[in-house]
Amino acid sequence: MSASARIGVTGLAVMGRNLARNFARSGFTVALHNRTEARTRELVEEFGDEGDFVPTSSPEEFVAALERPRCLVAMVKAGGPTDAVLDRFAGLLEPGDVLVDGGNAHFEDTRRREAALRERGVHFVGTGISGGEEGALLGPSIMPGGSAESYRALGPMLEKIAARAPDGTPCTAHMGPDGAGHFVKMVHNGIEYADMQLIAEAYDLLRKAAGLAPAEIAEVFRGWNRGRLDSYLIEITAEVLTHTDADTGLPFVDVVADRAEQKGTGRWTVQTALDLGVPVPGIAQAVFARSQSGHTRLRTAAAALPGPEAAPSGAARGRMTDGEAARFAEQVEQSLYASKVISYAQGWDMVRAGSEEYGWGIDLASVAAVWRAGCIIRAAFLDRIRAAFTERPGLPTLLADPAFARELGEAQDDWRRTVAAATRHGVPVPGMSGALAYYDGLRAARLPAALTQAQRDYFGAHTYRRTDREGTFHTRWGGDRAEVRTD
Ligand SMILES: NC(=O)C1=CN([C@@H]2O[C@H](COP(=O)(O)OP(=O)(O)OC[C@H]3O[C@@H](n4cnc5c(N)ncnc54)[C@H](OP(=O)(O)O)[C@@H]3O)[C@@H](O)[C@H]2O)C=CC1
Ligand SMILES: O=C(CO)[C@H](O)[C@H](O)COP(=O)(O)O
Repeated sequence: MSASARIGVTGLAVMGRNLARNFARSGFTVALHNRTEARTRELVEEFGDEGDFVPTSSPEEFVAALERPRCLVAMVKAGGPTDAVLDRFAGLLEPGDVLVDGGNAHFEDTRRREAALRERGVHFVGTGISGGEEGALLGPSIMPGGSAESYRALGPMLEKIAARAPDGTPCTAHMGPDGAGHFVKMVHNGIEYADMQLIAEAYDLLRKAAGLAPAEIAEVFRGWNRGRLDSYLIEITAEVLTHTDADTGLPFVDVVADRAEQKGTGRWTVQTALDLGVPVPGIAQAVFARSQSGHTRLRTAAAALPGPEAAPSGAARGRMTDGEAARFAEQVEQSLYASKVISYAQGWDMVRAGSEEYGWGIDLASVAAVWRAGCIIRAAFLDRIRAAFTERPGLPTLLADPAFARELGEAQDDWRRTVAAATRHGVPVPGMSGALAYYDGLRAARLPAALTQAQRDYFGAHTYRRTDREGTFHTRWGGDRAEVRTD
């Protein structure tokens, strides 16, 4: 077979198939490969007229179909399957070739794979790709890592197939070396979890505390989507809430089992945050909320516990009047927006910490820029985050940006009222209340951490620092209670 394809895609399931079509529609000749050949045939039969495809039936044939330097993208199941596929293809590549893993790999795996392939002169590019099935076809947000040299070969193609931000800029950029791309994608997914949890809490409040029906809540979300909460996740929430189950005639949301699943990227974000020492409670609350929802044993055992005024669990308490509901919805909007800003701030702290730890040099403004379109968390306010980090690259936290700080200050009264109302009604809002606690914890002049330190010194002689002078100290708690200096 003569080498005629500019790019190749192996792994032609939901994502790979549409990514291959996107490359072809953008004018690139695309070599195709999939472990199960039927998928390759189906793609060509259904969409062969969309562009130039070179179907192949073995890894050798696939690699032979690629122009040099070869650029191939693997879009296969993360974990073991990715290792198997990369091992298989790496043996067929030559120095200068570019092997892209577009799946949701753990960034530590990507670092390991990149180092191994670098030894052989092959560029390994761990790339985050977000946008789901539709985004892969119409323009995803793409977060490549790997060497700068690999981006020179790959970047122009990625820029062609990526989503476009409202200002026309392609939603892709080189994030940094080795695992930077997959790290950024992991944090994207962590923020996605937090966003979804907050939206779910807003829905739950409007349903159970205000007594609104799903279709009415959809209208509230549509209104929010015309304002500062304008985002893909708010938009699809309204769509989901207006959908009726064909079998039962019930709101679709009422027939879906209330156990949220997860493939693992949110959990990775939290595990990594713990290792890096970055507080990301918004993401952690979202991961735990999913896990709690699926804990049938615990939920069954606790189902009979009394709620406020012994209301039946989950029952709405009657509908608010239209005026009350409208005012309550405004409060919830403030709370949702403020909590969202908090979880995005935590996401950026995480990117900064990862970048510093691994020496990636990730441009924080660029992360916001590539998330403005194509990805699941795309939202109007990402352009403001981009602007904030462009103006002040060293911004210590998004909360220090004057515009966001002002909005949080303006939101806080309604935010507190919302969390109080949730508590009164027995509606769990771990995301919103956790975000408020984070806000109060950061702005507090004094934290009870002082007491924690004293306790640690009491039971374990772990020492403490003082507010009034340098050094580390221990109090002889079991003896004369005199203070001694320990450094
Ligand atoms: N679905 C989504 O919305 C998103 C997915 N991703 C990531 O993109 C990647 C692809 O996702 P998706 O398209 O959903 O597909 P899946 O994660 O379901 O993976 C299916 C693909 O992997 C191949 N595969 C599985 N095991 C092996 C193996 N041992 N050897 C060779 N090939 C194997 C399958 O081949 P075969 O047909 O032979 O079974 C098929 O092509 C994943 O890493 C996922 O995390 C990223 C963003 C969004
Ligand atoms: O990567 C994605 C989007 O960017 C996927 O949608 C994400 O993996 C979904 O994760 P989970 O199944 O854990 O909810």
